[in-house]
Amino acid sequence: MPAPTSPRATTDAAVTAWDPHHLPDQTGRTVVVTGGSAGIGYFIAEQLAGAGAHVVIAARDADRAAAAQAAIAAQHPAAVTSVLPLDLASLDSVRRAADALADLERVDALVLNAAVMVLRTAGAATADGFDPVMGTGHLGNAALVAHALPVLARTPGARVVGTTSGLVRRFHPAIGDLATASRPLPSARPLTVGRRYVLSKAVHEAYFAELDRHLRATGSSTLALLSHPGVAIGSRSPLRPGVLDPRRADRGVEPLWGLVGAGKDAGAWSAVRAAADPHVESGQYWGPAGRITGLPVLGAGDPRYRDPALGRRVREETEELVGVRLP
Ligand SMILES: NC(=O)c1ccc[n+]([C@@H]2O[C@H](COP(=O)([O-])OP(=O)(O)OC[C@H]3O[C@@H](n4cnc5c(N)ncnc54)[C@H](O)[C@@H]3O)[C@@H](O)[C@H]2O)c1
Repeated sequence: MPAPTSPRATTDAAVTAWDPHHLPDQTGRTVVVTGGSAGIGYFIAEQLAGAGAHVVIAARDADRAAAAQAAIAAQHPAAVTSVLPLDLASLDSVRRAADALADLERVDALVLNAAVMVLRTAGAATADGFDPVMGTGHLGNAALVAHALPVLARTPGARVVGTTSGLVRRFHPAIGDLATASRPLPSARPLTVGRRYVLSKAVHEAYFAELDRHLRATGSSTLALLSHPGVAIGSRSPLRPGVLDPRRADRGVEPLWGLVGAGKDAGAWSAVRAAADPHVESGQYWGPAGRITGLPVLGAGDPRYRDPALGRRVREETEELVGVRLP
Protein backbone atom coordinates (compact mmCIF):
# COMPACT_ATOMS: atom_id res chain seq x y z
CA MET A 1 0.00 0.00 0.00
CA PRO A 2 1.51 3.37 -0.96
CA ALA A 3 2.26 5.59 2.03
CA PRO A 4 0.06 8.70 1.90
CA THR A 5 1.79 11.97 2.52
CA SER A 6 -1.21 13.76 3.98
CA PRO A 7 -2.05 13.34 7.66
CA ARG A 8 -5.49 11.98 6.73
CA ALA A 9 -5.72 8.36 7.77
CA THR A 10 -7.53 5.40 6.31
CA THR A 11 -8.99 2.57 8.32
CA ASP A 12 -9.00 -1.18 8.08
CA ALA A 13 -12.20 -2.19 6.31
CA ALA A 14 -12.28 -5.65 7.85
CA VAL A 15 -13.25 -4.40 11.27
CA THR A 16 -16.72 -3.02 10.70
CA ALA A 17 -18.46 -5.95 12.40
CA TRP A 18 -16.47 -5.44 15.58
CA ASP A 19 -18.62 -3.67 18.16
CA PRO A 20 -19.86 -4.25 21.72
CA HIS A 21 -22.17 -7.00 20.46
CA HIS A 22 -19.25 -8.91 18.97
CA LEU A 23 -16.62 -8.90 21.72
CA PRO A 24 -14.57 -12.01 22.37
CA ASP A 25 -15.34 -13.51 25.77
CA GLN A 26 -13.32 -11.57 28.34
CA THR A 27 -13.89 -13.97 31.23
CA GLY A 28 -10.74 -14.34 33.30
CA ARG A 29 -9.24 -11.03 32.13
CA THR A 30 -8.81 -7.96 34.33
CA VAL A 31 -8.91 -4.50 32.78
CA VAL A 32 -8.24 -1.20 34.55
CA VAL A 33 -9.96 1.86 33.04
CA THR A 34 -8.89 5.33 34.19
CA GLY A 35 -11.87 7.68 34.32
CA GLY A 36 -14.12 4.62 34.11
CA SER A 37 -16.96 6.21 36.06
CA ALA A 38 -18.13 8.65 33.37
CA GLY A 39 -17.98 9.60 29.71
CA ILE A 40 -16.33 7.27 27.24
CA GLY A 41 -14.52 5.55 30.12
CA TYR A 42 -17.84 4.43 31.57
CA PHE A 43 -18.74 2.75 28.29
CA ILE A 44 -15.32 1.14 27.99
CA ALA A 45 -15.93 -0.30 31.46
CA GLU A 46 -19.51 -1.31 30.67
CA GLN A 47 -18.66 -3.03 27.40
CA LEU A 48 -15.69 -4.97 28.78
CA ALA A 49 -17.56 -5.96 31.96
CA GLY A 50 -20.50 -7.05 29.80
CA ALA A 51 -18.14 -9.34 27.90
CA GLY A 52 -16.99 -10.97 31.15
CA ALA A 53 -13.86 -9.03 32.15
CA HIS A 54 -13.25 -7.99 35.73
CA VAL A 55 -13.22 -4.23 35.25
CA VAL A 56 -11.41 -2.01 37.71
CA ILE A 57 -12.88 1.49 37.57
CA ALA A 58 -10.05 3.88 38.46
CA ALA A 59 -11.71 7.12 39.52
CA ARG A 60 -11.50 10.11 41.86
CA ASP A 61 -15.04 10.21 43.15
CA ALA A 62 -16.21 7.17 45.13
CA ASP A 63 -19.92 8.01 44.72
CA ARG A 64 -19.66 8.39 40.98
CA ALA A 65 -17.68 5.16 40.75
CA ALA A 66 -20.36 3.37 42.80
CA ALA A 67 -23.06 4.80 40.51
CA ALA A 68 -21.15 3.48 37.50
CA GLN A 69 -20.87 0.05 39.12
CA ALA A 70 -24.62 0.04 39.80
CA ALA A 71 -25.40 1.09 36.22
CA ILE A 72 -23.16 -1.64 34.84
CA ALA A 73 -24.76 -4.22 37.15
CA ALA A 74 -28.22 -3.14 36.01
CA GLN A 75 -27.16 -3.74 32.42
CA HIS A 76 -25.13 -6.89 33.07
CA PRO A 77 -26.18 -8.64 36.32
CA ALA A 78 -23.19 -11.02 36.21
CA ALA A 79 -20.64 -8.21 35.74
CA VAL A 80 -17.64 -8.10 38.05
CA THR A 81 -16.37 -4.60 38.76
CA SER A 82 -14.29 -2.99 41.45
CA VAL A 83 -13.10 0.52 42.19
CA LEU A 84 -9.57 1.86 42.45
CA PRO A 85 -9.24 5.35 43.96
CA LEU A 86 -7.19 7.42 41.53
CA ASP A 87 -6.69 11.13 41.07
CA LEU A 88 -4.42 11.67 38.09
CA ALA A 89 -3.96 15.27 39.15
CA SER A 90 -1.93 14.07 42.15
CA LEU A 91 1.28 12.09 41.66
CA ASP A 92 0.90 10.79 45.21
CA SER A 93 -2.51 9.38 44.39
CA VAL A 94 -1.12 7.85 41.18
CA ARG A 95 1.62 6.06 43.13
CA ARG A 96 -0.85 4.78 45.71
CA ALA A 97 -3.16 3.51 42.96
CA ALA A 98 -0.27 1.68 41.27
CA ASP A 99 0.70 0.12 44.61
CA ALA A 100 -2.88 -1.12 44.98
CA LEU A 101 -2.77 -2.64 41.49
CA ALA A 102 0.02 -4.92 42.69
CA ASP A 103 -2.59 -6.74 44.83
CA LEU A 104 -4.45 -7.89 41.72
CA GLU A 105 -3.70 -11.38 40.52
CA ARG A 106 -3.41 -10.14 36.94
CA VAL A 107 -3.84 -6.99 34.88
CA ASP A 108 -4.49 -7.74 31.21
CA ALA A 109 -5.02 -4.15 30.12
CA LEU A 110 -4.56 -0.68 31.52
CA VAL A 111 -6.72 1.74 29.55
CA LEU A 112 -5.57 5.34 30.02
CA ASN A 113 -8.83 7.02 29.13
CA ALA A 114 -9.03 9.88 31.65
CA ALA A 115 -8.12 13.40 30.57
CA VAL A 116 -9.30 16.96 31.07
CA MET A 117 -10.57 18.78 28.01
CA VAL A 118 -12.25 21.90 29.34
CA LEU A 119 -11.06 24.25 32.06
CA ARG A 120 -12.77 27.38 33.18
CA THR A 121 -10.22 28.71 35.67
CA ALA A 122 -7.01 30.48 34.63
CA GLY A 123 -4.01 29.37 36.67
CA ALA A 124 -5.66 26.10 37.78
CA ALA A 125 -3.04 23.53 38.72
CA THR A 126 -2.71 19.91 39.76
CA ALA A 127 -1.53 19.01 43.28
CA ASP A 128 2.02 19.03 41.90
CA GLY A 129 1.69 22.42 40.25
CA PHE A 130 1.14 21.32 36.65
CA ASP A 131 -1.37 22.58 34.15
CA PRO A 132 -4.35 20.20 34.67
CA VAL A 133 -4.69 19.40 30.96
CA MET A 134 -1.06 18.28 30.57
CA GLY A 135 -0.82 17.13 34.20
CA THR A 136 -3.79 14.79 33.98
CA GLY A 137 -3.98 13.63 30.36
CA HIS A 138 -0.26 13.06 29.89
CA LEU A 139 1.84 13.35 33.07
CA GLY A 140 -0.58 11.56 35.44
CA ASN A 141 -1.23 8.75 32.98
CA ALA A 142 2.49 8.43 32.14
CA ALA A 143 3.37 8.23 35.85
CA LEU A 144 0.75 5.52 36.25
CA VAL A 145 2.32 3.56 33.37
CA ALA A 146 5.82 3.84 34.83
CA HIS A 147 4.63 2.66 38.25
CA ALA A 148 2.38 -0.08 36.86
CA LEU A 149 4.63 -1.70 34.22
CA PRO A 150 6.09 -4.26 36.68
CA VAL A 151 2.53 -5.32 37.60
CA LEU A 152 1.54 -5.57 33.94
CA ALA A 153 4.67 -7.62 33.21
CA ARG A 154 3.28 -10.39 35.45
CA THR A 155 0.48 -11.00 32.91
CA PRO A 156 1.95 -12.13 29.57
CA GLY A 157 0.77 -10.00 26.65
CA ALA A 158 -0.81 -7.29 28.83
CA ARG A 159 -1.57 -4.01 27.07
CA VAL A 160 -1.31 -0.36 27.90
CA VAL A 161 -3.80 1.64 25.84
CA GLY A 162 -3.22 5.38 25.56
CA THR A 163 -5.90 7.80 24.37
CA THR A 164 -5.23 10.45 21.80
CA SER A 165 -7.39 12.64 19.59
CA GLY A 166 -7.91 13.03 15.86
CA LEU A 167 -7.17 16.73 16.48
CA VAL A 168 -3.47 15.85 16.67
CA ARG A 169 -3.40 14.91 13.00
CA ARG A 170 -5.35 18.02 12.13
CA PHE A 171 -3.20 20.53 14.00
CA HIS A 172 0.07 18.57 14.59
CA PRO A 173 1.54 21.00 17.16
CA ALA A 174 5.30 21.28 17.62
CA ILE A 175 6.46 19.82 20.93
CA GLY A 176 8.74 22.21 22.75
CA ASP A 177 10.13 22.01 26.25
CA LEU A 178 7.72 19.93 28.36
CA ALA A 179 8.32 21.78 31.62
CA THR A 180 7.11 24.98 29.95
CA ALA A 181 4.16 23.17 28.36
CA SER A 182 3.19 21.80 31.78
CA ARG A 183 2.96 25.18 33.51
CA PRO A 184 -0.53 26.38 34.50
CA LEU A 185 -2.07 28.60 31.85
CA PRO A 186 -2.38 32.33 32.56
CA SER A 187 -5.58 32.45 30.50
CA ALA A 188 -8.62 30.19 30.47
CA ARG A 189 -9.67 31.27 26.98
CA PRO A 190 -11.10 28.25 25.12
CA LEU A 191 -8.54 28.59 22.31
CA THR A 192 -5.61 28.62 24.74
CA VAL A 193 -6.94 25.61 26.64
CA GLY A 194 -7.77 23.87 23.37
CA ARG A 195 -4.21 24.34 22.09
CA ARG A 196 -2.82 22.91 25.32
CA TYR A 197 -5.20 19.95 25.02
CA VAL A 198 -4.07 19.08 21.49
CA LEU A 199 -0.43 19.52 22.53
CA SER A 200 -0.96 17.17 25.51
CA LYS A 201 -2.29 14.52 23.13
CA ALA A 202 0.63 15.01 20.71
CA VAL A 203 3.03 14.61 23.65
CA HIS A 204 1.15 11.47 24.67
CA GLU A 205 1.56 10.05 21.15
CA ALA A 206 5.31 10.70 21.20
CA TYR A 207 5.52 9.14 24.67
CA PHE A 208 3.62 6.05 23.51
CA ALA A 209 5.86 5.58 20.48
CA GLU A 210 8.82 5.68 22.87
CA LEU A 211 7.04 3.33 25.30
CA ASP A 212 6.54 0.84 22.47
CA ARG A 213 10.25 1.08 21.51
CA HIS A 214 11.27 0.73 25.17
CA LEU A 215 9.11 -2.34 25.72
CA ARG A 216 10.45 -4.01 22.57
CA ALA A 217 14.07 -3.12 23.40
CA THR A 218 13.75 -4.59 26.90
CA GLY A 219 12.14 -7.81 25.65
CA SER A 220 8.89 -7.15 27.46
CA SER A 221 5.71 -8.97 26.42
CA THR A 222 3.62 -5.90 27.30
CA LEU A 223 2.04 -4.09 24.35
CA ALA A 224 1.62 -0.33 23.97
CA LEU A 225 -1.24 0.86 21.76
CA LEU A 226 -2.98 4.11 21.07
CA SER A 227 -6.66 4.67 20.47
CA HIS A 228 -8.81 7.65 19.61
CA PRO A 229 -12.58 7.75 19.97
CA GLY A 230 -13.48 10.02 17.05
CA VAL A 231 -16.04 12.69 17.89
CA ALA A 232 -18.05 11.19 20.74
CA ILE A 233 -20.42 13.50 22.51
CA GLY A 234 -23.83 12.15 23.56
CA SER A 235 -24.28 9.77 26.47
CA ARG A 236 -25.78 7.07 24.28
CA SER A 237 -26.20 6.18 20.64
CA PRO A 238 -28.96 4.40 18.76
CA LEU A 239 -26.90 1.24 18.86
CA ARG A 240 -27.11 0.97 22.65
CA PRO A 241 -30.29 2.84 23.54
CA GLY A 242 -30.62 1.24 26.97
CA VAL A 243 -27.15 2.16 28.18
CA LEU A 244 -26.60 5.52 29.81
CA ASP A 245 -23.64 7.22 31.36
CA PRO A 246 -24.86 7.65 34.97
CA ARG A 247 -23.27 11.07 35.38
CA ARG A 248 -24.50 13.01 32.41
CA ALA A 249 -27.26 15.54 32.77
CA ASP A 250 -27.62 16.35 29.08
CA ARG A 251 -30.05 13.61 28.19
CA GLY A 252 -32.75 16.13 27.24
CA VAL A 253 -30.73 17.30 24.26
CA GLU A 254 -29.53 13.81 23.47
CA PRO A 255 -30.98 13.64 19.93
CA LEU A 256 -29.03 16.76 18.97
CA TRP A 257 -25.68 15.16 19.71
CA GLY A 258 -26.23 12.62 16.96
CA LEU A 259 -25.91 15.48 14.48
CA VAL A 260 -22.32 16.25 15.45
CA GLY A 261 -20.82 12.92 16.39
CA ALA A 262 -21.29 9.40 17.67
CA GLY A 263 -22.39 8.62 21.22
CA LYS A 264 -19.76 8.10 23.88
CA ASP A 265 -20.65 4.41 23.84
CA ALA A 266 -19.48 4.21 20.22
CA GLY A 267 -16.47 6.34 21.19
CA ALA A 268 -15.45 3.50 23.51
CA TRP A 269 -15.00 0.96 20.73
CA SER A 270 -11.47 1.82 19.72
CA ALA A 271 -10.13 1.49 23.26
CA VAL A 272 -12.23 -1.63 23.87
CA ARG A 273 -10.83 -3.17 20.73
CA ALA A 274 -7.26 -2.28 21.66
CA ALA A 275 -7.85 -3.80 25.12
CA ALA A 276 -9.76 -6.90 24.08
CA ASP A 277 -8.83 -8.06 20.58
CA PRO A 278 -6.40 -10.98 20.84
CA HIS A 279 -4.86 -10.05 17.48
CA VAL A 280 -3.68 -6.50 18.15
CA GLU A 281 0.03 -5.71 18.08
CA SER A 282 2.15 -3.25 19.97
CA GLY A 283 2.59 0.09 18.23
CA GLN A 284 -0.83 -0.05 16.56
CA TYR A 285 -3.25 2.81 16.51
CA TRP A 286 -7.00 2.21 16.70
CA GLY A 287 -9.68 4.66 15.68
CA PRO A 288 -13.49 4.55 15.76
CA ALA A 289 -13.76 2.61 12.50
CA GLY A 290 -10.87 0.24 13.10
CA ARG A 291 -7.11 0.15 12.96
CA ILE A 292 -5.62 3.20 11.33
CA THR A 293 -3.26 1.93 8.69
CA GLY A 294 -2.98 4.81 6.25
CA LEU A 295 -0.03 6.45 7.95
CA PRO A 296 3.43 5.40 6.96
CA VAL A 297 5.16 4.41 10.17
CA LEU A 298 4.12 1.09 11.75
CA GLY A 299 0.45 1.88 11.23
CA ALA A 300 0.55 4.04 14.34
CA GLY A 301 -0.51 7.61 15.12
CA ASP A 302 0.71 10.75 13.44
CA PRO A 303 4.15 9.73 12.09
CA ARG A 304 5.61 13.08 13.10
CA TYR A 305 5.39 11.92 16.70
CA ARG A 306 7.16 8.61 16.15
CA ASP A 307 10.58 10.17 15.70
CA PRO A 308 12.88 8.31 18.17
CA ALA A 309 14.84 11.44 19.13
CA LEU A 310 11.61 13.28 19.95
CA GLY A 311 10.30 10.25 21.86
CA ARG A 312 13.48 9.98 23.92
CA ARG A 313 13.32 13.66 24.80
CA VAL A 314 9.61 13.49 25.72
CA ARG A 315 10.24 10.42 27.85
CA GLU A 316 13.21 11.98 29.65
CA GLU A 317 11.39 15.25 30.30
CA THR A 318 8.26 13.38 31.42
CA GLU A 319 10.31 11.26 33.82
CA GLU A 320 11.98 14.36 35.18
CA LEU A 321 8.61 16.03 35.82
CA VAL A 322 6.83 13.03 37.38
CA GLY A 323 9.85 11.66 39.25
CA VAL A 324 9.50 8.06 38.11
CA ARG A 325 11.31 6.29 35.26
CA LEU A 326 10.16 3.50 32.98
CA PRO A 327 11.54 0.29 34.48
N1 LIG B 1 -15.31 12.90 23.45
C1 LIG B 1 -14.60 13.08 22.36
O1 LIG B 1 -15.15 13.41 21.30
C2 LIG B 1 -13.12 12.84 22.37
C3 LIG B 1 -12.40 13.07 21.18
C4 LIG B 1 -11.02 12.80 21.18
C5 LIG B 1 -10.41 12.31 22.32
N2 LIG B 1 -11.13 12.12 23.45
C6 LIG B 1 -10.44 11.58 24.63
O2 LIG B 1 -11.19 10.47 25.15
C7 LIG B 1 -11.04 10.39 26.56
C8 LIG B 1 -12.40 10.41 27.24
O3 LIG B 1 -13.09 11.56 26.83
P1 LIG B 1 -14.58 11.88 27.33
O4 LIG B 1 -15.25 12.59 26.21
O5 LIG B 1 -15.20 10.68 27.91
O6 LIG B 1 -14.28 12.94 28.49
P2 LIG B 1 -15.12 13.22 29.83
O7 LIG B 1 -14.71 14.57 30.28
O8 LIG B 1 -16.57 12.93 29.63
O9 LIG B 1 -14.54 12.14 30.82
C9 LIG B 1 -13.22 12.24 31.28
C10 LIG B 1 -13.01 11.20 32.36
O10 LIG B 1 -11.74 11.45 32.95
C11 LIG B 1 -11.92 11.52 34.35
N3 LIG B 1 -10.92 12.39 34.97
C12 LIG B 1 -10.70 13.70 34.74
N4 LIG B 1 -9.76 14.17 35.57
C13 LIG B 1 -9.35 13.12 36.32
C14 LIG B 1 -8.41 12.97 37.35
N5 LIG B 1 -7.69 13.99 37.82
N6 LIG B 1 -8.25 11.74 37.91
C15 LIG B 1 -8.97 10.69 37.48
N7 LIG B 1 -9.90 10.78 36.51
C16 LIG B 1 -10.08 11.99 35.94
C17 LIG B 1 -13.32 12.07 34.54
O11 LIG B 1 -13.79 11.80 35.82
C18 LIG B 1 -14.05 11.30 33.46
O12 LIG B 1 -14.36 10.00 33.92
C19 LIG B 1 -10.14 11.56 26.94
O13 LIG B 1 -8.81 11.14 26.98
C20 LIG B 1 -10.35 12.53 25.79
O14 LIG B 1 -9.28 13.42 25.66
C21 LIG B 1 -12.47 12.37 23.50
